[in-house]
Amino acid sequence: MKELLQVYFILGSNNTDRDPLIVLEEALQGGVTLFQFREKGDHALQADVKVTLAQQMKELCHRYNVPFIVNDDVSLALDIGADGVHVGQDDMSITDIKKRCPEDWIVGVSATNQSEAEKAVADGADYIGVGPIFGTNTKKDAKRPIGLSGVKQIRAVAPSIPIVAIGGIQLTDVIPLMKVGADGVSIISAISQSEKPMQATQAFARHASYFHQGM
Ligand SMILES: Cc1ncc(COP(=O)(O)OP(=O)(O)O)c(N)n1
Ligand SMILES: Cc1nc(C(=O)O)sc1CCOP(=O)(O)O
Ligand SMILES: [Mg+2]
Repeated sequence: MKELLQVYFILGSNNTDRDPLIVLEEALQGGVTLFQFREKGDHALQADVKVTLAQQMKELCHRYNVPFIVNDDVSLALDIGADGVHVGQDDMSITDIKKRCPEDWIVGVSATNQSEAEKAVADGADYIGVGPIFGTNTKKDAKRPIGLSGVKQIRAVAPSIPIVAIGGIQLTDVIPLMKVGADGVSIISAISQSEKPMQATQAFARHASYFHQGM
């Protein structure tokens, strides 16, 4: 699981001015290791159009052997045969998800502090998304940034669970984040708004794998 978190790309239709399928394919060509479909915010696609985009993105990910995760919407994930879901503190509980989902599903949960991380471990989450690390314009209801020290504190109480850091992450943050205990980084705008998503992803992948290989 830790290797899969190295470059965890998240995308919805309103994270880019371009065709999201083209942006996703360029990112996959650059070395995304895990992908999350997150269709929310102003003008988010609804109903059949959302389902169609999710299906197309899943097929694209699978062509590149990258697992496809759905944000929040457990029913959609089950309907289209996704590889897992990511839920936050206000979404469906891990216990309820585990009653409905295939055994091999990847189930991730958000954690902003030590007690949320400890609960995620106790509930059997496969990984935690820790953040926001820095300020972000991408999520309107993001909490207060926790910085590198927040990751360090969470790692201290959850020594083994795979951790992916999220929120305002840029290329130069990758190695410092991994030094304090993250196994990878989750990124929206630094890839989706890049003029060259493939090259941006390649750079993230190089930094993350450099650290995994022991510098
Ligand atoms: C990898 C990862 N980590 C955290 C989040 C945030 O989830 P949540 O708190 O439920 O907020 P929304 O994304 O649903 O707005 C995430 N999506 N992915
Ligand atoms: C989806 C999401 N979740 C966050 C959290 O803190 O849980 S921050 C965030 C947005 C990440 O986008 P960007 O890489 O553009 O900052
Ligand atoms: Mg959520």
